[in-house]
Amino acid sequence: MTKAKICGITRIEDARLAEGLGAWALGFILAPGTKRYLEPSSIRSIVAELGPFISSVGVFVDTPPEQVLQTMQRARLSVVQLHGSEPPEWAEAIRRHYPVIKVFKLTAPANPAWLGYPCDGLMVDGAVPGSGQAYPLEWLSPLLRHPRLIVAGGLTPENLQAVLRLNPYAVDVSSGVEAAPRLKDPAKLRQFLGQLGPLSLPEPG
Ligand SMILES: O=C(O)c1ccccc1N[C@@H]1O[C@H](COP(=O)(O)O)[C@@H](O)[C@H]1O
Repeated sequence: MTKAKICGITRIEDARLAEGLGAWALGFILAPGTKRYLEPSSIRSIVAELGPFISSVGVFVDTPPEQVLQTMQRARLSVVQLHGSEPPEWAEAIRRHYPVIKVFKLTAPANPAWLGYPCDGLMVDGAVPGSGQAYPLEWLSPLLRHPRLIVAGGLTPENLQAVLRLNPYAVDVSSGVEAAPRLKDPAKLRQFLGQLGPLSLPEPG
């Protein structure tokens, strides 16, 4: 069953709602200067309010491994997402401490060589992170055999079903469930997460 990560969380009420609706993971943006950036101390306050079984993901863009590890500790996060052009050696260094999701941005069909990158989860995103930009789903074909493929980029409650037909490990959404940048829309969160998990299964018989 495909899982869901809700990214760009900045408020405790959004985090609680997403967790209550069955999200597998929440993402916190740690790339300074981007519109959903949140200070590690604020992330830590939100994470402290969550249950023990949800993954909390720190999203980094080209941050050197030592700094990633320091920030992860300060923010009390559990998974690292590398969203830039990080070399494989950086991922290997970080993986000694945390599971790593590596993101590749699609401007053309996916490159099968990405399957060899040392990571625990392989994510694909549109060309501009957090912008709601989608791409033709056929571009994912070379990666569909990855056991932990996470599909992001321009997802919304309206187009989610087309992605679920590909049966990825997880989907990841940010702007598609927002009322405005940094603020999640409760109705959109419900529409999105309601399509995943046991509640979305048809009635037996
Ligand atoms: O959301 C951001 O501002 C952001 C900044 C820096 C790196 C990644 C960022 N977001 C990532 O983009 C995906 C897709 O976003 P969307 O659903 O298309 O709006 C999001 O899930 C984050 O992982």
